Amino acid sequence: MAVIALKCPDIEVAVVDISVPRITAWNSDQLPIYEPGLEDVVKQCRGKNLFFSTDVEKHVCEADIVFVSVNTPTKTRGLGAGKAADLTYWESAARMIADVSKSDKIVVEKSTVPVKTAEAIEKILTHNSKGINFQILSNPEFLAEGTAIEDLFKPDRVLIGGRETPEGQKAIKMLKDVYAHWVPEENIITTNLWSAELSKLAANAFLAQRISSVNAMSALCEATGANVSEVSYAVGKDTRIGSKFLNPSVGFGGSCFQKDILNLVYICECNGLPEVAEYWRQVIKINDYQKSRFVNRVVASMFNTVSNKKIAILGFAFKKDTGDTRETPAIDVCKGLLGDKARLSIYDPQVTEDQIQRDLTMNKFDWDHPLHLQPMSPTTVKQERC
Ligand SMILES: NC(=O)c1ccc[n+]([C@@H]2O[C@H](COP(=O)([O-])OP(=O)(O)OC[C@H]3O[C@@H](n4cnc5c(N)ncnc54)[C@H](O)[C@@H]3O)[C@@H](O)[C@H]2O)c1
Ligand SMILES: O=c1ccn([C@@H]2O[C@H](COP(=O)(O)OP(=O)(O)O[C@H]3O[C@H](CO)[C@@H](O)[C@H](O)[C@H]3O)[C@@H](O)[C@H]2O)c(=O)[nH]1
Repeated sequence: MAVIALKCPDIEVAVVDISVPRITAWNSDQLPIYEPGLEDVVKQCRGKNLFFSTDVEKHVCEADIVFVSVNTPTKTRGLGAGKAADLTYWESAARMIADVSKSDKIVVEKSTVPVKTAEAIEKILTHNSKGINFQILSNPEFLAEGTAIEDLFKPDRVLIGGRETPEGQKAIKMLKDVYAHWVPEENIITTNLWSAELSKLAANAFLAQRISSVNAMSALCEATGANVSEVSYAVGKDTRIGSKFLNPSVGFGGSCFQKDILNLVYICECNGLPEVAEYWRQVIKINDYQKSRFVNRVVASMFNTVSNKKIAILGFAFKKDTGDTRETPAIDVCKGLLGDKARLSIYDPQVTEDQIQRDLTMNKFDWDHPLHLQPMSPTTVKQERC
């Protein structure tokens, strides 16, 4: 939203959130997340055409376009627990929009949602709509953490899905005009709603699949004496395959890949496609295997026990240039080593000690709960204390 404000000075952007500490931080000198280049963008627009507020209802009521980017974590209980997306936050946002709106609005799905979510949202919005016209668009976000600003400035593509009706097409055009301020027209793709919703899940599944493929290959390399970096380089040189996202690792982490693939698996199951579900589930299984394989190798290399041995862990976030620890493989690795009674010294320039302690005592899937919103980086905390 800050990038929209920067690139479209003629548009007023109000970012609203029910979390008071988050909005307070957005309005302060210490932003609630660390992201290279973000501070610069916010400082250029804040107070001019970019505002942060907890007055959700007022700003939604006044808006012509409402982007909904609420969290859609994996369900922890009930039907589909451990796989399906929890749409509680989305549903409550949609009900609030329906309640407070007094004029026609375009409601944009920015969150990653299951395919066909727009149908349910449409029902909520149009039920008791007081004659108000709501157009739902799907405009999934493809930025990666750590390179968010770069990705938003120069997106490979912007995807907009809408209804194939004259009103739907008009709404698509309005959103397209926003992005056209800085994105070349040929990079703005328009589709129907379901294609846009599904493309986001598909893109994440394809990206994660590449990592699991190279990580699976790394196990075979270790068993045979081949070098996985050399294999990955040689394979990626084939232009049909390409070199990106072929870095072997301890396993992928982050708040998106696992959550979105589990969601895809659940959708396949619900559509009576168990073989397809199993195919994608394997991407997660290899990821879990890679993390435990790594712990086993560390333990095996130290005479089969790390009990009382001091081990330094450098880096705890799920990737560099972020303080985000959601689903970081470091949690599984540390828990595995702690299970064998290792003594760990953990350091990450962007993650606080408190956050690391919390992560190592929390249950899986709890990361996305609003109570455990992303921590401030130690740099931020230090600046705050001064
Ligand atoms: N993090 C990423 O890099 C990324 C990239 C692409 C897509 N996504 C998708 O975007 C969505 C959000 O992800 P996130 O990482 O920003 O999640 P997050 O949990 O960090 O942020 C969600 C915010 O929504 C707020 N919220 C919840 N209900 C609300 C309501 N009714 N009204 C107003 N605010 C409300 C929460 O307080 C929270 O601050 C998810 O669907 C995710 O899959 C995230
Ligand atoms: O070759 C690679 C590339 C990445 N990773 C790991 O994969 C994870 C995810 O990295 P990345 O995809 O760069 O970050 P995310 O912020 O999770 O971004 C992904 O998830 C977002 C949320 O849906 C999407 O918007 C992005 O397009 C998609 O890249 C990290 O643990 C990386 O270390 C590897 O192990 N090997």
